[in-house]
Amino acid sequence: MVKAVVAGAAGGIGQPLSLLLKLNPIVTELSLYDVVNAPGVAADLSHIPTPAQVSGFLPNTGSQGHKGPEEEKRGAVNALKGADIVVIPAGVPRKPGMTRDDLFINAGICATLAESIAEACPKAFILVISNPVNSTVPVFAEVLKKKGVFDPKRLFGVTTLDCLRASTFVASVVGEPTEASKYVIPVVGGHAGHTILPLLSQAKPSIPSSVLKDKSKRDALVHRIQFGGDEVVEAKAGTGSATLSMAQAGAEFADKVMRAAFKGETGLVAPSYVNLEADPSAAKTIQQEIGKDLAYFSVNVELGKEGIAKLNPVGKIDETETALLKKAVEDLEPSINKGVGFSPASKL
Ligand SMILES: NC(=O)c1ccc[n+]([C@@H]2O[C@H](COP(=O)([O-])OP(=O)(O)OC[C@H]3O[C@@H](n4cnc5c(N)ncnc54)[C@H](O)[C@@H]3O)[C@@H](O)[C@H]2O)c1
Ligand SMILES: O=C(O)C[C@H](O)C(=O)O
Repeated sequence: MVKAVVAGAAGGIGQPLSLLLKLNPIVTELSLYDVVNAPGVAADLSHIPTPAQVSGFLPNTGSQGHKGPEEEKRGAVNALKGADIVVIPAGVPRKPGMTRDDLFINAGICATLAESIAEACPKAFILVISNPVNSTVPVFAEVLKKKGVFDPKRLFGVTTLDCLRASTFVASVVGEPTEASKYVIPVVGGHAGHTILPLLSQAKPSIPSSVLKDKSKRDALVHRIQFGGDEVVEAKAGTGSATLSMAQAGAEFADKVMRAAFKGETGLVAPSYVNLEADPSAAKTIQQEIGKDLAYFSVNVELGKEGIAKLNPVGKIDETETALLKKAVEDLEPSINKGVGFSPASKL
């Protein structure tokens, strides 16, 4: 039995992500939480004949049909109770002209959700989508630490959308747009602008040297992967950011985490933005590679029964990537510090 929770389930990402999790046969219980409309989304999804039993929760109510004084106050905790995996797309998205850092207003939402998780499901795998991921993941970690339940092996910043974009854009540049899914490109660093570092030299299958050695083609490709989010923000013209591609990315990553943890599948590897303490010996190697003792970085993660089984080093990178890595580390450090230093208004 696997209980999955989506926090922010009524939103642009939350709804299609909840649909994709409802379609995932590993999930037997799907609990949807949002400050608006979660019971409506739950009622809708509940008519699909797949194993997951769906319920929806608001902050001031329990599950639909089970309202009571205690549940009035404890919607989030009720939604989260006993969860095995919590996927979090709660919070405000960007509008044109904003950076992800401008979304630091989401830190408070994240801290409150982290408190509820600490109480309701401290062992759950936590997949953070809410931006700015470079800071919100440290916010989650700090709250969980204060509550004495932090396990770095179970906390993931979801960076899968950067990998999906890398596959799609690389396939397009090499003239194989219909073959996008065959390109696997590790994307390391973080999830914002220059912190997004696609390792094109490690692509599988490899990218032809006619692209890799052509500076303008390569720079344009890297730029498109780093700033792909802006394309969607601008195209949506003030109505939000990537939702459907993000839902697919979140569902893909959640599926891998669940297959490794609950189905015992081995060999599942995916990049994710994590606290490097998840694998202390690998942390030292990674910090040496990146030239800085950052506590958080996105690397290829080997998934297992307990979440993170192993962190893979960045590995061999070329000269272009070495320069990009320097910039990524420079930009990442203040975002991490901002998340670590965040003080929630509420008393923890
Ligand atoms: N990690 C990534 O790659 C990635 C990709 C796309 C978007 N995002 C981020 O995901 C977040 C959500 O984006 P969206 O387009 O779905 O936004 P949205 O506004 O459509 O949906 C957000 C949902 O969160 C809910 N919410 C607000 N406060 C909440 C709380 N305290 N508890 C529970 N739910 C709450 C809202 O009611 C809303 O339904 C944004 O921060 C966005 O920047 C991240
Ligand atoms: O660009 C955004 O603000 C949303 C998300 O982080 C993305 O990469 O699409």
